[in-house]
Amino acid sequence: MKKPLASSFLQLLLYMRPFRRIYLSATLYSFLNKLFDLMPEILLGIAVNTVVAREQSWLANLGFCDLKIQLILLGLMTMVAYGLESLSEYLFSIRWWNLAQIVQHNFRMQAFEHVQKSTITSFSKQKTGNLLSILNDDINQLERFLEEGIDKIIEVIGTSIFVGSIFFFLAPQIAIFVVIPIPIIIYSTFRFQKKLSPYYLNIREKAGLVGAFLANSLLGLLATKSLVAEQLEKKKLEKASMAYKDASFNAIRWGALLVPIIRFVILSGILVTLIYGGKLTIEQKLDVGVYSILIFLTQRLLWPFTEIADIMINFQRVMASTQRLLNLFELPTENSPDNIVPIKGRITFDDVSFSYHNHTPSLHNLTFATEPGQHIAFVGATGAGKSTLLHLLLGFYLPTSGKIFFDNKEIRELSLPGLRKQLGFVSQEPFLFEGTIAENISYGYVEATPEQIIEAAKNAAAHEFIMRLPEGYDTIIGERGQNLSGGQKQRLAIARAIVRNPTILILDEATSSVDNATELAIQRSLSKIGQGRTMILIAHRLSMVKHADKIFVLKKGSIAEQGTHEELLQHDNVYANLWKLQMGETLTHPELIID
Ligand SMILES: Nc1ncnc2c1ncn2[C@@H]1O[C@H](COP(=O)(O)OP(=O)(O)OP(=O)(O)O)[C@@H](O)[C@H]1O
Repeated sequence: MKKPLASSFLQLLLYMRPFRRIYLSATLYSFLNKLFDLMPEILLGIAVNTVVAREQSWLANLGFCDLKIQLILLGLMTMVAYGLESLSEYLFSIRWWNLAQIVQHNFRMQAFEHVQKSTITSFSKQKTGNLLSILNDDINQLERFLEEGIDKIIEVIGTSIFVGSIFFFLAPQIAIFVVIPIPIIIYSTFRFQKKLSPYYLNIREKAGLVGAFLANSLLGLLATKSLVAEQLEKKKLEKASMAYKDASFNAIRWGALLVPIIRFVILSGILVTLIYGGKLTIEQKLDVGVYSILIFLTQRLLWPFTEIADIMINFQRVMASTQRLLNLFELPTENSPDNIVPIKGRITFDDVSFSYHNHTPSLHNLTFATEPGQHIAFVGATGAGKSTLLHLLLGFYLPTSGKIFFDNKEIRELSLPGLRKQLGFVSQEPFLFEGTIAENISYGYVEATPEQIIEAAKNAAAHEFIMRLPEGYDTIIGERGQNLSGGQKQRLAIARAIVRNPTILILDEATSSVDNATELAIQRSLSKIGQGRTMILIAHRLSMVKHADKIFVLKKGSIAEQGTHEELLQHDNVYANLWKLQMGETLTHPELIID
């Protein structure tokens, strides 16, 4: 969503409101610095006036008639001016730097927190690399702008005001001509920038796409190598990178045109001061000291405007970054009321249907209920909707229609983090974090004691393999657990889910990567851990679910049949045929399980 420049800037100011004392005092010191910065030029003019006019000089008129005293006074004033300029420079610099650090830190934290709280629906529409680029590059742009860019803007504004006032005070007849270029420069710069604005947004978007591609491609490096697709990936990066290069080039081509134009406009102001001011001085209508001040100050007044194009380009870039950041804050977040209600484990699906992003529905009119402590299982072909059902249960997505209840509370009324704290979930592809085995097991449940961690690992049939690792529970498992096998990762994920003693344990194909013996061990532990606890199981291997109190067979998003293992076998329907398939028996109705 595109916002005008001023609105992004205003919103940025609003976000920085808690730090307004810092940015207001930094602005004040920046302005003072620009004022003190002009003093040497004015003192030079006074020096010229002193040596030319001597006893009739301005200083003599102020009562300092002795020439030596006049020179000493000039020296002292110069020292004071430099001292004040240096002091104000120090004061504004530390304030802007301080603000830049605070803002980049706060923005990053707030943006990250917002992304964490955003709904999975809105999050899944974002590309991870693009989010990374916003959280890193765009925030860094803002940091650099506050460190350096903003002072340059103040320099242009401050110098224009101060020098303009001095000009009008000393020589209004020349001031008019020198000031005329300023609105022309500002107007043409703004016109230019308006034109350039979409180009800069385009650059940031293209940079985001490069980031998104890199993140995705590096994550899939193993797949790329195994499929010998390095050249394909290289070509894709080349395309994204070229698009970024072209976007930058387009902006630079137009942006670079502005500086030469501005220089010509500035030249006219300098020429007027030089020639017209010189004529007035020769005709003795202008003091030679004033003429000197004007010559020096014309440069000081107009020269910063050659940088205005760069400043505006930088400003434009930073506002594009700010806009991307602010757009991130508009991602809808999960509704999270504060009421953390303890649940007993009763789950009710009341006529629930769901479709992802308005696609064809993945679940149709599901109605079922479990009692606390019951173990229920969902089986069905790939794509039948089993994982989707769990995603709804975890509140990752809300039903398109119908209602889900935990005990008697509808999921929309519950605090989702509060609910999830009571659920132990093991996903199909468990994600492990950089750190030790123990840290991974207690992840999100820091209060876990070492004994609880070991107990959970034992119940997940993970203790033996952990003890065989060089550092045991302190072994670092590498990024995303890359030092572990698939089955080891699954067992750690099960330990992580059970260590927190969840009211409801949800296992989505949690043993798909372990061998039969380990599965048996896990199954035995689960029947022990599962006592008095609601358990939801999803498994393709029916041996994992046959002890469940109730098995639901999903077919194309609907419940095709339900019952216990024994009941379902008697029906000779989908389940019975799946069972026969897995037992190596002859299928009576293959058409039921093969689409
Ligand atoms: N994020 C998503 N966006 C759009 N469609 C999705 C998404 N996730 C799943 N689907 C679709 O929803 C349907 C059900 O998928 P789901 O992952 O729930 O099946 P499943 O029964 O768990 O399959 P499997 O046994 O292979 O894990 C499928 O048609 C799938 O293409």
